Amino acid sequence: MAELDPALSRVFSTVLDRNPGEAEFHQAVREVLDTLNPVVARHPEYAEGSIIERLCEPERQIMFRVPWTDDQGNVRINRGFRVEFNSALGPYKGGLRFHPTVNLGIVKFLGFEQIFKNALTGMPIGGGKGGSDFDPKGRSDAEVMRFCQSFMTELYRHIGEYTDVPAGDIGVGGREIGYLFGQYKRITNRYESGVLTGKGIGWGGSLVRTEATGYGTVFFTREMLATRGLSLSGRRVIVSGSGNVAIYAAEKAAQLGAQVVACSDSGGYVVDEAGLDIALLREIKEIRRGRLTDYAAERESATHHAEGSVWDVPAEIALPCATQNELDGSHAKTLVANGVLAIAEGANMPCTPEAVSILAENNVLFAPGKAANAGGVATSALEMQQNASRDRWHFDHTEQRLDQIMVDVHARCAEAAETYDCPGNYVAGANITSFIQVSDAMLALGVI
Ligand SMILES: NC(=O)C1=CN([C@@H]2O[C@H](COP(=O)(O)OP(=O)(O)OC[C@H]3O[C@@H](n4cnc5c(N)ncnc54)[C@H](O)[C@@H]3O)[C@@H](O)[C@H]2O)C=CC1
Ligand SMILES: O=C(O)CCC(=O)C(=O)O
Repeated sequence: MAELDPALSRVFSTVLDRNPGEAEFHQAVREVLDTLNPVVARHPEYAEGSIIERLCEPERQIMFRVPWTDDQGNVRINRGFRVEFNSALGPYKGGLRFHPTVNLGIVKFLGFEQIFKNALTGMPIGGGKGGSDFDPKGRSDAEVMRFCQSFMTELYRHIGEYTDVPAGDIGVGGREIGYLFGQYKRITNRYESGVLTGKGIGWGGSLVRTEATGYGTVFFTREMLATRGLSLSGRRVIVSGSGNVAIYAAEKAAQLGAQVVACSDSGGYVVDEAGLDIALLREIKEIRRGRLTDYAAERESATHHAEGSVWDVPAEIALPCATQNELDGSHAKTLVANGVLAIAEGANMPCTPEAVSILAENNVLFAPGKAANAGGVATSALEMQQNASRDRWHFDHTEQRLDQIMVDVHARCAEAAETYDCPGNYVAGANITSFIQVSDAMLALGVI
């Protein structure tokens, strides 16, 4: 870790004091502050306006009870969250996560990251995140619907097209967004399409939103490789996770000529030397809601591994697309020993700080999540544009917009890294350029 400038150090101490026990939030804040020494040296106005301290304190944190009834008639209670972190650039925007590990600290880390990610997209969106410790895994559709209806019965009063626009994340896909949108419409008696993104194509959704986060991660990887005269073609790629982000990262990498040979879920990983069969993976994960053991059982070229880690599989490109802190220092050492060239975070903060340092020491191209996975939220903003103009764009047009956005995100990160004397450091570049953009807006809007 870098030695922090005294102004940044004071802010970090305050964050630790005010938010005890929120390890992931501390980690996310520290990772940003670690890159800001040269910025506060050049821009004393940010410290003078207490911008950094304000940025670390959410504008609003909402926590609520979510009661619902399971299929056996038992009343269950979960906890719901929405952290509206920063609205200097636009309405709060960010997904909802339904997973048993969700707590306030997790939602704050995700909401904090979202501020900078959303700024990087160049779209007018602020940062927020929400979710619940509800676990949709193993629940019937009827149970998921009742949970979503109860969740929205509280959340609806806090959101709106101009206020706060949630979307999906882990455990929240098209099915959940449908139930949430239905309940919002019912309670408010408004067909307010722009209140949620990730909607179905037939009722206000955007083509490419489903694919966007994974595709965008691969577009960013393509741009990073190009800075060293390399391409994805013929490269061995491994992906962690097998959910929304992982599936479409694998699909786009394969479309660009890579051989995607492994992916994982919470029960282990599969290796498929013939290249992952994306159609089969989608069918098992998206339709049957099955496991990777099913994939291995149905695909002759695949083997399932319940022990070890997907990061043990030799590859030139690794795309962590599951969850936070899933790739640690020892995994990074293994990847380096196996000759990895580039790592792009499809997930939010999947690499530990130690892993990031090891990759930097070994000159591995590294794209932080707030840059690499920004294509998802950017395409959500494209969905909002289509909703606002009552329009519907073709797949190719929307994908081209996404591709250009990712080219621009990459260029902005690379340029800021150059300007602040750390060429090729995408972590610093992403933090610096987005921090400056948000801070300038906050200064312009006054002390609010
Ligand atoms: N869906 C989106 O548009 C975006 C998602 N992300 C991030 O991408 C990551 C994946 O999200 P999605 O693919 O949307 O979720 P998903 O629910 O579709 O898939 C999550 C995948 O991660 C695995 N996973 C989750 N928790 C795990 C754990 N504790 N240990 C091992 N594996 C675990 C699951 O088995 C599953 O394969 C998350 O970090 C999310 O915040 C980032 C930007 C946008
Ligand atoms: O599409 C969105 O609004 C949010 C996506 C998201 O949650 C993320 O970028 O982590």
